[in-house]
Amino acid sequence: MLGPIKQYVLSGVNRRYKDETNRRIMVVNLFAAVGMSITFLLGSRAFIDGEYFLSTILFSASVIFALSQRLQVRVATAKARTWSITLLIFCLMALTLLLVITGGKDNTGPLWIYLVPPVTMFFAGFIRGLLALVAYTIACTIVLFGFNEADFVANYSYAFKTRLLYSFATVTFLSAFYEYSRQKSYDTALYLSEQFERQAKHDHLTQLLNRRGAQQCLEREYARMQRNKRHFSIAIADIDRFKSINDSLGHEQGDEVLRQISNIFKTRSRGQDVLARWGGEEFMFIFNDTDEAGAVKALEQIRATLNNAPLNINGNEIYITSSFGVCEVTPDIDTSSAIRLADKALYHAKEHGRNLVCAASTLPCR
Ligand SMILES: Nc1nc2c(ncn2[C@@H]2O[C@H](COP(=O)(O)OP(=O)(O)OP(=O)(O)O)[C@@H](O)[C@H]2O)c(=O)[nH]1
Repeated sequence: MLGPIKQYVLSGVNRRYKDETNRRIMVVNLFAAVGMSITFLLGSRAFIDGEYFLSTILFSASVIFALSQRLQVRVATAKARTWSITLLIFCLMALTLLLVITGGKDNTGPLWIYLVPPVTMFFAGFIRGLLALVAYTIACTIVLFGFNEADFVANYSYAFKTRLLYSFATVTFLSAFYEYSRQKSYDTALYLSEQFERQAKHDHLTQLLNRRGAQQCLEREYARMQRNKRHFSIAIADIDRFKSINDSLGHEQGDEVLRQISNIFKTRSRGQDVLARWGGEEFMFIFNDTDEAGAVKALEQIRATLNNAPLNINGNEIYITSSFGVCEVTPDIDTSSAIRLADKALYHAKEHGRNLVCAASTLPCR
């Protein structure tokens, strides 16, 4: 029993949409179902009582509620969802306005107008909801006070009409305030989660991607390589004799060295290449669409730039070098093997004097 209900409520929901959009889709489904059932039941009753005009209106509303729900499910686009919501709000407003005009059963029709502010605010959002509600309030005021003598408008006392509008304005204000706070809290939560997401993937010292961020990039690149068969290369850079820099200048200046080196690496890399802080004084380069020879060429330029550009640490010029190990990722060499081989090549570069770029394919034994 619960299965089909759940299926109905979730129809149109998509994991790719934002949470807010999915919540709206579910509420539209629920609201359309409730609106459709109530108007259908009331329409049937009006029909049995011989009130054919009222029953026609109620049946039409029932059909519009059903159509708006189908629209958002069948045509799964943002435009269709906006149309679906507009149709629902318009139908609700028209129906309740008609109840104010006719008075409904024993002049109780106006009671339904209190449904309008919360529903409109939730579906249309703060600004559009407020505009729609102002237009609706004006329409209600005209209906209540503009046709005092007209036969087609139900007869309400002056006190009832003014209190109806005052209380409606109060509910509108509260609904608007609630929607405004809800939207603000949602925006704040979204901002915070984006910040957390960013922090989880970035290194706070250099602002580069951290190991986790780099690993996600590697997975993406590997999947892309399997799709389009274009290889990419991974390089690991390790600052030479960094321990002695820390020992002589202190840890804080050591951090500044890392920051300046990361800037040099970044500015010397192509826009599409990825640079990450792989660990303490180790950096990773991901050269997409690049074979090992291409990566070696790019790294030679980066190495030479660092070698020739003095860093300015606390007013002193110091020269720092780095060693690099590089390996191409191919269908035969997956990412973790490539990282292991790039590490081996880096070790080889360190052993052979440092300030070198060493390719994994040139290692004596891999
Ligand atoms: N200031 C600073 N130092 C770090 C950071 N992460 C790692 N280190 C230091 O980097 C140094 C790395 O030293 P080693 O691994 O011995 O290597 P090295 O001195 O660079 O020598 P080679 O790699 O052989 O050229 C260690 O002293 C670490 O404490 C960091 O975030 N900031």
